[in-house]
Amino acid sequence: MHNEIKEVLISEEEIQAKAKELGEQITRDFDGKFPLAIGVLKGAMPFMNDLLKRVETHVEIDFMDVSSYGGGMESSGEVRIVKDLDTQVNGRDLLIIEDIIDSGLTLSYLVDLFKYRQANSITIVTLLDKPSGRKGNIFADIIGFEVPDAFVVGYGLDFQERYRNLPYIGVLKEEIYS
Ligand SMILES: O=P(O)(O)OC[C@H]1O[C@H](OP(=O)(O)OP(=O)(O)O)[C@H](O)[C@@H]1O
Ligand code: HPA
Ligand SMILES: [Mg+2]
Repeated sequence: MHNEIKEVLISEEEIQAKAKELGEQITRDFDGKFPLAIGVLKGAMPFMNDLLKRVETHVEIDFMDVSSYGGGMESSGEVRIVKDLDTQVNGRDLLIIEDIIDSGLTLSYLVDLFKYRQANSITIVTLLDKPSGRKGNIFADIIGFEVPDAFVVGYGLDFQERYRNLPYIGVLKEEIYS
């Protein structure tokens, strides 16, 4: 699997250090509150796990499974709910946890949905931000790393459902796509 990676963009050590730093920031930002942390499956799973271990205040955890890439490299533009939350969000302070914001369509959809459901506040944390991919006006409040205009895999991010279990973020060799 590792020999299919052309380049490591962000190492395991850099990711772990960033999870600690952002966890400490979230601890400060949500001091005295009881936020609902919402992991956006499947990609956010490893980051959510490492991040929340570094948050030293009470949080409730829930998951939303949405999909718009269908295994490919282009967003279909149509966000599909595969699994909805189990928790009511009205009046709650939400912390949406993402692995990457690319076109921003997934997050725009979720933010609109949670506003409609009358969340008290919405904070977005993403490990990766790819501003070159953006198709609308959506920004994260807390960002781990900015990535260049390349399709990245690893640490939750997949190509055709593979590579999510890499402990780092990398770029695939061209021959894997073709
Ligand atoms: O900003 P966008 O262009 O919407 O892209 C970002 C979203 O796309 C990926 O999820 P995907 O739909 O591939 O589902 P997955 O997490 O199960 O891989 C990723 O995990 C983000 O949720
Ligand atoms: O660069 C990416 N890699 C994997 N999944 C993604 N979903 C949106 N952008 C990406
Ligand atoms: Mg995907």
